[in-house]
Amino acid sequence: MIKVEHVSKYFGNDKMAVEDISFQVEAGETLVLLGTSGCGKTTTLRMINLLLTPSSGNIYVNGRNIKEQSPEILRRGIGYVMQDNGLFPHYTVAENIAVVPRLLKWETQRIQSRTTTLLQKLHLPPAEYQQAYPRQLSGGQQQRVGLARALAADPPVLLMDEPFGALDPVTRSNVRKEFKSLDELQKKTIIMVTHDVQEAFELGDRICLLNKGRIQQIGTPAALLFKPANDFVSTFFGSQRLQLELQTVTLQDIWAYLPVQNKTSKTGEKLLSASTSCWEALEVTSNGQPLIIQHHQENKQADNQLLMAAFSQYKNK
Ligand SMILES: Nc1ncnc2c1ncn2[C@@H]1O[C@H](COP(=O)(O)OP(=O)(O)OP(=O)(O)O)[C@@H](O)[C@H]1O
Repeated sequence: MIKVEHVSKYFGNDKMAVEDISFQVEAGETLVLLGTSGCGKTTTLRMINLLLTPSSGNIYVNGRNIKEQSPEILRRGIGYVMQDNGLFPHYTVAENIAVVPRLLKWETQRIQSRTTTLLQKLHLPPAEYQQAYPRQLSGGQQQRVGLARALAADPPVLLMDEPFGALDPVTRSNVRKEFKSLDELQKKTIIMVTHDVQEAFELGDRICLLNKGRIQQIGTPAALLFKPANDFVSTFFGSQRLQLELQTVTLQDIWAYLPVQNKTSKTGEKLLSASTSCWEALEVTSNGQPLIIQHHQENKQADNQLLMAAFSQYKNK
């Protein structure tokens, strides 16, 4: 769906922002560009919708080299969500959402109906919000409108630049969960920029970790944790590593190391599916509550200690 081939970007003659990066994002996949400030994430993202022109290399969207398309036409198929939401302050919420559909000359009724649908899905009751101006909304609400605007014409591709960056940690975590469960996003091909490791692990099917304009590793969250490509990757997660590992490894992964339980759950025991992460399971057992896990008609039992012991065995296998 998106193919980036040996792309470099220099500002002026010698300011290297991105050097020889290549990656591919499949249809329906979410790739997160992760890295510390200045590593080239935003530059990479902005080259894909031609807000910046690569100094060398090629980018293909849906099989077509973007060089061969006009930026305006290209961008109609690519939604773009900015960190500061980029809403027009003198447009109402409804007018902001209608920007691309108007460019596409949709009929008024179709625009209205699409706006209403999106506002409902994003938990902004249309009667209350469609005539409001951005300044009358909270940061989280503005960010939702920014997303609604990017989704309005149902583009197959979505580029998101630190979409939750301006929000406080609690709002950030809530809006992130909402984004994750939004049906409109399920089939989109998404490239998202963040410097927040938690966010990258929560939302990315794969993560592309950058440093100083170069790709260090691209892979699933589990691959970056358990099969780091180099020292930079293995030290990048620092003190967050254990939590990330527990969030990434599921009860199914540690199944072989848990004791069998030949009974169904009884009162006081929580029943979890094997796709639950070890982290979520520990949240249950940390208050002393044992749990039963179900997988392929087999039950296993676990408490805090059993979970951690099985996790250690899995890691050392
Ligand atoms: N217009 C520009 N002119 C000159 N240098 C630039 C320009 N835009 C970005 N750079 C430089 O290119 C490098 C990569 O910047 P970029 O914004 O892509 O990084 P980033 O990883 O997105 O950082 P942040 O997380 O802080 O947004 C940085 O060193 C930056 O200073």
